[in-house]
Amino acid sequence: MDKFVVRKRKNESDSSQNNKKTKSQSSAEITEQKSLNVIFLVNEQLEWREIRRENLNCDYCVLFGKKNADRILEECERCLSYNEGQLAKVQIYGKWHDIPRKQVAHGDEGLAYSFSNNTVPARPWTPFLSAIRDVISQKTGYNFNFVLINRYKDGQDHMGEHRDDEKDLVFGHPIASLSLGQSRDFLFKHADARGKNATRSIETVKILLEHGSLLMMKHPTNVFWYHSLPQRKRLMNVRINMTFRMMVVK
Ligand SMILES: O=C(O)CCC(=O)C(=O)O
Ligand SMILES: [Fe+2]
Repeated sequence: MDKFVVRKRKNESDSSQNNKKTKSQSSAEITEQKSLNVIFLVNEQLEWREIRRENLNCDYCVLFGKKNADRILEECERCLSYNEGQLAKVQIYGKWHDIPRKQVAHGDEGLAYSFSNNTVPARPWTPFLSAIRDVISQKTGYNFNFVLINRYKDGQDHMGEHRDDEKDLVFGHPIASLSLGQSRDFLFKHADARGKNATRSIETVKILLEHGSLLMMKHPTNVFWYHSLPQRKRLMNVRINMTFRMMVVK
């Protein structure tokens, strides 16, 4: 089941390039998920970087050091499966397209996720996913009842500009975004500064999402800013992203 043991252990180093501050952790927590023999070593003193702009409110840290992030990524590749067929399509201007990545959702019973005229039902939590969710809840103080998982096989796979502002999301609740594998740029564009009809000039915010990192997207970011994961054609490695969310229970 979801039982885990938390012990103190010597810290491991991590490979953050994004954080300007140096790491000074002396210890870390181990969360041992016994049934799957997966061990999560979480950096104990997380170095949160605050990313603030007009109505943009995000916090970033490296949650899992490299060894543990590698292990979690391996476990994802071993045990996750993704939606296929109609559940892997989006409708754009009336035409159905395959999404340019793989996707699956897990969550509490009865929850589903709607986007671009598609509704993706949540599969049940697995012990592995609920252990990750619980570590993130412990570290952030927020609960989540749903996770959307996106797998980008390489730099060709991407996600277009959007806001996570669906009605099924509990308004104001943060979204916790865990990244594993290939580091990728993540862009925020202010709604008033997008495309031809831009009414203001506001600089795009670019964040490198590293292996093992956690980005907390907090209110009101998703009201005012669009985000995307653009193509980076020269990147060859897999990236998996999990966005932990709180959905409205009907
Ligand atoms: O892969 C990412 O970092 C983006 C994920 C995202 O924006 C989403 O799932 O809504
Ligand atoms: Fe999103």
